[in-house]
Amino acid sequence: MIQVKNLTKSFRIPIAGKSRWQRFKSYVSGDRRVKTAVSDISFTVQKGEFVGYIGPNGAGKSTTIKMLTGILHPTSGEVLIGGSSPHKHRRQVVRKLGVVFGQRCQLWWDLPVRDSYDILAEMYRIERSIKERTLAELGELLQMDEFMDTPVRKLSLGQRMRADLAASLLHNPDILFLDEPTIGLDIVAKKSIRSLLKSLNRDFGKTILLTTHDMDDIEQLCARVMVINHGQLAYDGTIGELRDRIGLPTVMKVSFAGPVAVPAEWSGNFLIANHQGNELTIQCNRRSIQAMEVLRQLEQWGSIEDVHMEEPNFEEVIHRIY
Ligand SMILES: Nc1ncnc2c1ncn2[C@@H]1O[C@H](COP(=O)(O)OP(=O)(O)OP(=O)(O)O)[C@@H](O)[C@H]1O
Repeated sequence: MIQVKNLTKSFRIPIAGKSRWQRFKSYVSGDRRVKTAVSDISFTVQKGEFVGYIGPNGAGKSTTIKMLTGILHPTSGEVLIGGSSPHKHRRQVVRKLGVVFGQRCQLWWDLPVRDSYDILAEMYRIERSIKERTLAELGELLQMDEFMDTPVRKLSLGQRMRADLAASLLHNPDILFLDEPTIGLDIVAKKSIRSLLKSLNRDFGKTILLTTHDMDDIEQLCARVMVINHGQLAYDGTIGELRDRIGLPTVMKVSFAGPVAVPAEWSGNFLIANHQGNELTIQCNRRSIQAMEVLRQLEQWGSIEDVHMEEPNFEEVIHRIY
């Protein structure tokens, strides 16, 4: 559905001198240096996937999305959306895509929400009856009835994001590119946007590529994650595999029915991080030992009453690869 092959984008930017005079001279002389924002990236996204595209500030995420949507031309490499190039067949591809840039509203600021949809429907040449039906469905799904006649500038951020999502869905695209759709939202609004995105993927079969700095978005929504760093693809796989690869320890808090007979000098392949009363805190790396093996060992030291497992914090895992 989305095929990206050896995609590269370089910008020619003025050489940044130390003084204002140097910068001015470089600006007028046309001296430039090459900044490679995206470097030789390849990946494929299948129909119905929900993929997180993450990386630190300036890593090249937005530049990639702009190339996928045909806004920017690649310096080299190829993008195919449903077999067509967004650069050579822009109109054809645009009909398959819905795009939300969380930091930029695509609706008309002073117009009531409904009027923006009328304009967009004209632009996409959507028949009146189909537009009305789609809007009724989206209104219900995104709970927009209460603000359909309110000017966009008067909407709360959460309402604005829902209205923006509806705008990206009006022409019923198969693919959604979402760049920071939960940015700046409070916890309640974030939760509501996440459950909408989940439903769009699961119930309506939309293929979604999501860019975000919120690791909870990624953990709760994306089966697959791609990490971009300094313009290069640093990881492409599941969150579980990523955790395993980084190798941060899983923490197990184990309560015993009575005293625990821990050997005086324990040097097995898990660590006893804390021993207090009838409780042990264990750190183990699941690449080298399975949780069941740890428990079998612990059973020899006392009668286990309760076990609580904590997987490594995903935010921390990500920091390790950045
Ligand atoms: N039009 C442009 N001209 C020159 N350099 C650019 C341009 N657009 C992006 N860049 C540079 O390319 C690099 C990647 O930028 P990009 O916006 O893709 O990063 P990002 O991962 O989306 O970052 P963020 O998370 O901060 O939005 C940055 O160093 C940026 O300064």
